[in-house]
Amino acid sequence: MSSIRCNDLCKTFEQGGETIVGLDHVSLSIEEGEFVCLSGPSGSGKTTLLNAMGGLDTPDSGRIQVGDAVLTDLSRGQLADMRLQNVGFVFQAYNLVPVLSARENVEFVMQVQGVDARQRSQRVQEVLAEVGLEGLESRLPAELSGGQQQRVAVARAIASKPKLVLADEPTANLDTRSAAQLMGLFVSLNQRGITFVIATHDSRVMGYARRLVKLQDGRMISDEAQEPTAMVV
Ligand SMILES: Nc1ncnc2c1ncn2[C@@H]1O[C@H](COP(=O)(O)OP(=O)(O)OP(=O)(O)O)[C@@H](O)[C@H]1O
Repeated sequence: MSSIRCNDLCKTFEQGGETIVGLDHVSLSIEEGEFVCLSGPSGSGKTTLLNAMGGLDTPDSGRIQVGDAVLTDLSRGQLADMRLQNVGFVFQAYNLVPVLSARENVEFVMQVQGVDARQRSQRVQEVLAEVGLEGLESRLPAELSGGQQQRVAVARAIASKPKLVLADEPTANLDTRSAAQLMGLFVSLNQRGITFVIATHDSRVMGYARRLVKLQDGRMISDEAQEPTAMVV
């Protein structure tokens, strides 16, 4: 379940008596296994589209289907379940719990997902090793570099083996080396079948994408396949 079908999505926000356009008749299909970047200037609608695809927010009109689930037909509770089981989110700000270790940050989410204790501890170990954090499991977020914290966030996002990862400006707080390492991790996870959709205005990130979708003022202004230009380190 990871193909995404967005049909004619519209979304506006009211702020201070003004109507702001978030999405303006956006239609987009993403197939399972793709590696897509949503790009565009600040305020162009990248986050709004990503949040709609992940069921974090609902459009005013239009239809979104992720796999077999028509998100626009689901209740809030059903959307929360769908997110928890099927979608991994990675955000700019890592969003780790500061008083929990790397291990506990990942385990906490798996507990909410209903994974039993024995499976949890095995999977946590496995997934932290997968993102290159072996030996750092007991560290608190403040004892890790930005790049390492973001990798904990990736471990948390992929712990439940989602088929789809949505990332919003994942490299915004990372130096060039950590950004490249993170993108290398994304590429290797993508090669193992996880679909990636990444909202970014970071050209370092766009170089890894096989498809670049550009937004402006809430509208999709281009959608092009490309050969990745960035090297995986
Ligand atoms: N909750 C909100 N309330 C009011 N306006 C909002 C809200 N969320 C988004 N907007 C507006 O909708 C438009 C699209 O915002 P969005 O965050 O999707 O853009 P973006 O391309 O992700 O920008 P950035 O690169 O700065 O994150 C912007 O004009 C933004 O100010």
